[in-house]
Amino acid sequence: MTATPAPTVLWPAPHASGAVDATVHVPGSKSVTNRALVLAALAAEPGWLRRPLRSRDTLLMASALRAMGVGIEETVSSASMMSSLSSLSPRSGGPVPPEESGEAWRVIPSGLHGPATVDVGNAGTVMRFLPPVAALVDGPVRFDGDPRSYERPLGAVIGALRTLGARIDDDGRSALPLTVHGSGALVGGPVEIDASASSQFVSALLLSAPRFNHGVRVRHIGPSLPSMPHIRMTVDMLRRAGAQVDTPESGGEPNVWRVTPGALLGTDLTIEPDLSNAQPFLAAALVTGGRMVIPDWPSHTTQPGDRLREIFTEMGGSCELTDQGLVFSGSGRIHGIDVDLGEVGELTPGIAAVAALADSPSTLRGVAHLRLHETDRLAALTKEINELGGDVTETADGLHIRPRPLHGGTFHTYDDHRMATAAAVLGLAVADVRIENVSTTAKTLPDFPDLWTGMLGM
Ligand SMILES: O=C(O)C1=C[C@@H](OP(=O)(O)O)[C@@H](O)[C@H](O)C1
Ligand SMILES: C=C(OP(=O)(O)O)C(=O)O
Repeated sequence: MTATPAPTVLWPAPHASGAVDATVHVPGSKSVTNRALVLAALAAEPGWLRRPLRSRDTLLMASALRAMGVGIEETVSSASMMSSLSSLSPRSGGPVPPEESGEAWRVIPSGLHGPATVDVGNAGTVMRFLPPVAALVDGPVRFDGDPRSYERPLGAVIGALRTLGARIDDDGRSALPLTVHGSGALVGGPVEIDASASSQFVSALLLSAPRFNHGVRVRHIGPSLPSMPHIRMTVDMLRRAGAQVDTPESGGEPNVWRVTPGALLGTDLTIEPDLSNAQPFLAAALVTGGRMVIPDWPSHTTQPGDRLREIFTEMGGSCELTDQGLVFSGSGRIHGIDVDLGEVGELTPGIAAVAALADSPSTLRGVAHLRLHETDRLAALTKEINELGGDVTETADGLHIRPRPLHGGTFHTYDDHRMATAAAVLGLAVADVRIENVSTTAKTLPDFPDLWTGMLGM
């Protein structure tokens, strides 16, 4: 029997009646939360994550670590009220009910053991960061996920782990689904990988490496390496947990990262707001000529979203870091931009949306690897903006965007959270934009529809 397809749910994107003037508390960073979970799970003592992001990607990470034997407890409202995270399941859509919104997670490492099953969903961080952890598990760990996860590149991680001593059964696919047959330890040592498809390959090998017998020496041998800030984030968080890491930036060889074996400390870490998820809210100020305050914007950070201060300033806004947070103002004008986004690829959908509303054309470069993200983002942005009357063409490594008067219509999101938030930005300026499956934002920002309508005072 064929299953009846689920009806398409369309969300009428709110149209802005005037300049936005709001303060939005953006939830924690996906990238920091999932690194913190992995490092805490591998530590020699318990640790804390405060203000973690609770979204599909981070709950999948937490569930996976629990399945391998790690204790993760949540404080609901005070340190004395603990509840086991096992009762909280990651969702594929919909907001997390407020009664489940915790403030801190305590991570209690233990001997990692299988058998275990890991659902990676469509989380790049889960599908790349956890196979190295599974190699340290005593027993088999089965990895599976959403259909799109089978298409996302993983071969470099699988190949590297085999070189480092792991046994992996992938039926020759070099992709998901697969089983890592952990033996409780991994030899480690030198390995070469081509990480031009994703920086997460490098981050994955570095994060678990303090626990490999010989640590790791990763040499990237590909033509380019995207998302360098995310690799810096990995290195920075490893060092905060006590690991010794040598990098090209600290005087090491170009394209080589080395992690020395050693015990990781249990840390007490407050997770920064997700600056890439601040993007649609800043864009709202830019598009409506309004003002947006994002509290707790860090003065120093490895998050790529920090580049928005510069990019959105070039596109017509102005910003200031104050005691209240980042104060960002639109001028009423939006300018096109010619920019290489290779370091900050995850910002591309939101920048493309703003660029489609600008007073001059834009060229977004350096992001060919976005074809392998949640969806083929270059194709999806081109098709969906053009269906609203836009004029976008794909290039070999990005997009040309020539602004045109846009009209309403259905904006398909392809299970991609950043397609949905980009569509919401367009909807502020274009009447009758309907967003398909806005609940896909639950991947990293479950409260998005409420935050968005709240921002507009609805
Ligand atoms: O390590 C991380 O947390 C991430 C790295 C980047 O991946 P790619 O290097 O695959 O673009 C980024 O796009 C993704 O959203 C998060
Ligand atoms: C590319 C992204 O996610 P992932 O961690 O699944 O790679 C993203 O969030 O834009």
